[in-house]
Amino acid sequence: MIDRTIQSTSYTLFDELKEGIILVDNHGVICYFNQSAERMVQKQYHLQIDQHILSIIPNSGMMRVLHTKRKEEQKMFAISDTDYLLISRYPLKDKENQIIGAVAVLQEASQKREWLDDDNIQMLLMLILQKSAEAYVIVDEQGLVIMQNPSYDGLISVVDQEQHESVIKNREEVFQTRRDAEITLNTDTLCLSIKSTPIIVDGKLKGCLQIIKNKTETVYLKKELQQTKAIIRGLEHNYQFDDFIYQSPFMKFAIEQAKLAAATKRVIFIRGEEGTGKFMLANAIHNWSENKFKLFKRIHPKRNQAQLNKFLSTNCTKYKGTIYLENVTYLSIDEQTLLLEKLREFGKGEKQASFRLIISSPIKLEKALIAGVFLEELYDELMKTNIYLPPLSERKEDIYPLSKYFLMELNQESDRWIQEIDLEAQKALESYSYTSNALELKAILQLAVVRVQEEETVLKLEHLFHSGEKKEQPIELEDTTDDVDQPLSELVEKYEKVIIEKTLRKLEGNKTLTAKTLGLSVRNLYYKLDKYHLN
Ligand SMILES: Nc1ncnc2c1ncn2[C@@H]1O[C@H](COP(=O)(O)OP(=O)(O)OP(=O)(O)O)[C@@H](O)[C@H]1O
Repeated sequence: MIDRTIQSTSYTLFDELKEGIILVDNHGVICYFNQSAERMVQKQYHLQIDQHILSIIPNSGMMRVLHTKRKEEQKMFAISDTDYLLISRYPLKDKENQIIGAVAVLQEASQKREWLDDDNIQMLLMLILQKSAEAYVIVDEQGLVIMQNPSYDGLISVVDQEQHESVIKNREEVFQTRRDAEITLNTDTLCLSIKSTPIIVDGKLKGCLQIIKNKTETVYLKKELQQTKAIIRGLEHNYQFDDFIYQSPFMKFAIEQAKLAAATKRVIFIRGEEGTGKFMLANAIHNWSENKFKLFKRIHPKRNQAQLNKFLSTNCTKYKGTIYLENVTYLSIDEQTLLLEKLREFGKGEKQASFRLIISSPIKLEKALIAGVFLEELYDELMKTNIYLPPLSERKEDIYPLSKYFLMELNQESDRWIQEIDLEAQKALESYSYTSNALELKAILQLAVVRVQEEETVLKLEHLFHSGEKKEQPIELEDTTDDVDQPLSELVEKYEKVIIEKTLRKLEGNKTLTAKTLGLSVRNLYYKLDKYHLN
């Protein structure tokens, strides 16, 4: 039994406490509760002396404490969906260490800790400001700095004079307007978001709080996300017009033309050197059109001969979606004749068709015409709706943004952080003469990235074009004197295989540069790689 004398003295004291107190005997019967306890639980429970605690609070932990004889401190106890208490429960023992009851001490969860007085709150706030990763500065109404934290010192030291003035102006704007003012600053490596807020006390402007947030990572992650989405779209053949990176008016014109053409049902012919984005454009046209949920099929005359034959011999009405027929000059004259018939047949019923044909060529059709390997009527038919994708040499302003885009892509692939291309490297990339355009640019950057040290964030001239030095080294062939009894064609093929293999190895597997070094088109190289099983 709980000693009555202690009981009466303690109970009087308990009534003065802000904390709630509930006392149960060793059977769990309530023998005391103070007013604070009654008030704290009244929303949900009605405490009563001489009632068993579980009959009042079914999920009470008091019986557990009586049983385990162990104290439980600061346990959360929900008294409604939104309110909860912090409860500490203590077993009460007599001199022989026998359990005589248990006491629960209830605190409102939001109850202020006693040490949290005004002075300490100020100290706490200062501590938070000092330790915060966000940069803060507080200035008075004259613009004089009252306090700034170490993060602010750190961030402000990376901005140049002009940007520093913008930071000050941002505060001045607050003094003039008494409203929040926000700007974004981009340094070489950082993206900073700066926000100033007026401090108004009793209606008077007393100063300004300026917060600088380092958004570099967020901006980078956003870009990375966009990039990843674009890569996925690329993998899924799901390009959109927005995926094209360009600044040049030529490309702008080409994209506008493509959008217009996509809205019609005409056969579209895309002209442009290797790697200018013909496939990407064809795919974007498909995804822009009403056929976007239907199939997009790519046919290469050499690699997909069977599909080509099937397409040329089947009525267009049997197809749904888009067929992208590339390298049209690879078609024999007979195949061209069939294609021409198809185009004419298609022209008659095009309005009803849920099928679109897009044709492309990296080779100028005029050259094939002059060489007599291309039908003039087919040429005329194709040129009716044609879109020209200019090579990088005709749109040098696209090279830098494209390079940055490819760098981001390569960063992702190789877990790097190369954020910039220095001026010398930019100029070199712009003046380089590309044979496979974006494809080659990407390949050059791919090689360059490998040469950039892990901690470096800027791609420099020294990282580019090392292949030139290597190209001068003669490629050693194996001794083939034993092969003299083989036909010449086989020997030539053997040599060709060795040369391709060695060049490819020297250029670290870069197919575009290998093709350039050997004077082959990338397509042709791929064809030979297939042929010699070098993939
Ligand atoms: N303007 C651009 N913006 C972004 N990526 C581009 C752009 N142009 C080309 N690329 C990229 O360059 C690569 C080559 O493009 P694509 O395959 O469409 O060229 P192509 O003209 O069809 O080449 P080929 O004649 O060899 O078939 C692809 O990875 C493509 O995503």
